[in-house]
Amino acid sequence: MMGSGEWSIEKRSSFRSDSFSREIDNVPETGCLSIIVLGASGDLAKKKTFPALFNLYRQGFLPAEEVHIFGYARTKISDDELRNRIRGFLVDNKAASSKHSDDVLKFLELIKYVSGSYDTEDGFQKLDKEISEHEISKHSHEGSSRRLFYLALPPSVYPSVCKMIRKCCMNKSDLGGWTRIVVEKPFGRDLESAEKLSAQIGELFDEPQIYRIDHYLGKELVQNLLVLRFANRFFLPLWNRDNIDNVQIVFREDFGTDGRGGYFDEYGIIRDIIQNHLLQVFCLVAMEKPISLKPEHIRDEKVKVLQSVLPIKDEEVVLGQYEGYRDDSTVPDNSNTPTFATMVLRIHNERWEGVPFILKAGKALNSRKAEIRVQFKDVPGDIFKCKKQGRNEFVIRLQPSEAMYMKLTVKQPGLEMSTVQSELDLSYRQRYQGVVIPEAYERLILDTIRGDQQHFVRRDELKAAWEIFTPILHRIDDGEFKPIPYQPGSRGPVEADELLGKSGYVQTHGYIWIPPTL
Ligand SMILES: NC(=O)C1=CN([C@@H]2O[C@H](COP(=O)(O)OP(=O)(O)OC[C@H]3O[C@@H](n4cnc5c(N)ncnc54)[C@H](OP(=O)(O)O)[C@@H]3O)[C@@H](O)[C@H]2O)C=CC1
Ligand SMILES: O=C1O[C@H](COP(=O)(O)O)[C@@H](O)[C@H](O)[C@H]1O
Repeated sequence: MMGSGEWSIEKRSSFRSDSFSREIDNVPETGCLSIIVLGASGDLAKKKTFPALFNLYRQGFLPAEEVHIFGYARTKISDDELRNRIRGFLVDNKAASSKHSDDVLKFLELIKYVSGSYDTEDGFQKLDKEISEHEISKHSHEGSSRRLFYLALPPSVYPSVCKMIRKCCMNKSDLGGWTRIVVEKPFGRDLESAEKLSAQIGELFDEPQIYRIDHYLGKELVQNLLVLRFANRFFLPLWNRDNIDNVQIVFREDFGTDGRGGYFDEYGIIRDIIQNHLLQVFCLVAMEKPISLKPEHIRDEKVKVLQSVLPIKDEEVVLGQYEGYRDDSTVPDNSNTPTFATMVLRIHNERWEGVPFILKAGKALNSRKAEIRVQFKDVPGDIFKCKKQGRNEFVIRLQPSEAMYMKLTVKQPGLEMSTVQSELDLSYRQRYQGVVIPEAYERLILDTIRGDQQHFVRRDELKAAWEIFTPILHRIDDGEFKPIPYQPGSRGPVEADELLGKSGYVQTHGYIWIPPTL
């Protein structure tokens, strides 16, 4: 670091190696591609799915000669009405340029809307007809076209929608083309319902056709976890119970349920964030090294670590509900749904026995961030008496301002021999200036087109995930476990910080990492 907060950035060539790029067996396909967004009138479609498709289009991944996009939902609107609904979400930092608005117009022209129900054939037959007409117009040979169905819908309609796709909209024969479906989380409400849903969908589609999306797996720093852990000698010998005292995986939002109270109240923070997003991050932090980067090898390791998680203990759970949550008219006055949870997962294996993994997620807190915090044990026989300043911590900031930094003890610069906490800092905005980090959905949708399931959740992985949380979820649903009220804009219930302390986390006093500015 240079004086007055300036950072010196070494300009080095990229170290990206082609051999890392894709270790999958799929050969890239070309030919007519239809992307069908079901639930096109909804929140996710407008905020995430269409903007991600637009970004892929803008970067040349969805060439207009090959691609057509269909929106499908019950709402009766025209093509133009759908286009107008999503137009405002297709802006980014390049919005000012006329090239960008030109791209927006051309992209919107690719979109067609079909209205129909989710459980009767006529709407899906109409959809199939539209897709087929598009395929014919692109001179696609029957069977060689690709059809990607993105279910931006509540899981309750997945079975009927999948049945209709299977019955009316499949790629006609297998001549190099495919039909794939993308399903959103939460996939089920508990072990039983998720297994039922998996069985229903499994009867209609083979596992390689099903992409269970968890958008945290598309975040840059989540994708970096395997590289970090297994491509760096630094970490290999330290990543275990001998050196690591505790691990925190934290998600905080500084806003409440914001108009999604009806949806949220049915699920709660554990089903909304912890059982999927945080647990996926947990897998990547805790799993053993896969034998290769093939999706099945990675997912095998994730399943193993999930199956090694011990039952969650009551005394290692703190639930909260922010004050004012029930003011939402769509939330029942007596709702027992947690908007905050801290819970400790313990892994029964050789690497992690005794190390608490503290998963914390909350809405309406004092900040918005997601991070992984790996705290190391104290140095034995400390001759500098610096324990009180803090322990070594390795922090991976997933968002905002992607970064990883290592908190460590150094000599305080100057004549005295005293110690101080400092950091080794890799802040992406400084180190990778000018590099645009893709949105998670953008990356994952591209994977579905390429047939790469590495960053998607496999059926047995999902089952293992629900096995961990179902007992506690049932007790919350039955009102046996009550959330503690907390002030919006706070850190959540104080009991959660107490649990953190009991689990072994030692706060560094008088030190806070300030992201460097350019
Ligand atoms: N919104 C978000 O930020 C995120 C959402 N998700 C997941 O994505 C999926 C879609 O979410 P989101 O877009 O917010 O959901 P919405 O509530 O906006 O629903 C999407 C569309 O589905 C149709 N729909 C809504 N409720 C029902 C119902 N009970 N029965 C049949 N159709 C219904 C509506 O279309 P119409 O009436 O026109 O048919 C609606 O426009 C969900 O599984 C959600 O958990 C995941 C991550 C983030
Ligand atoms: O899946 C969900 O994620 C968002 C948070 O996503 P992020 O990428 O902004 O961290 C959360 O707000 C929402 O409740 C949940 O359904």
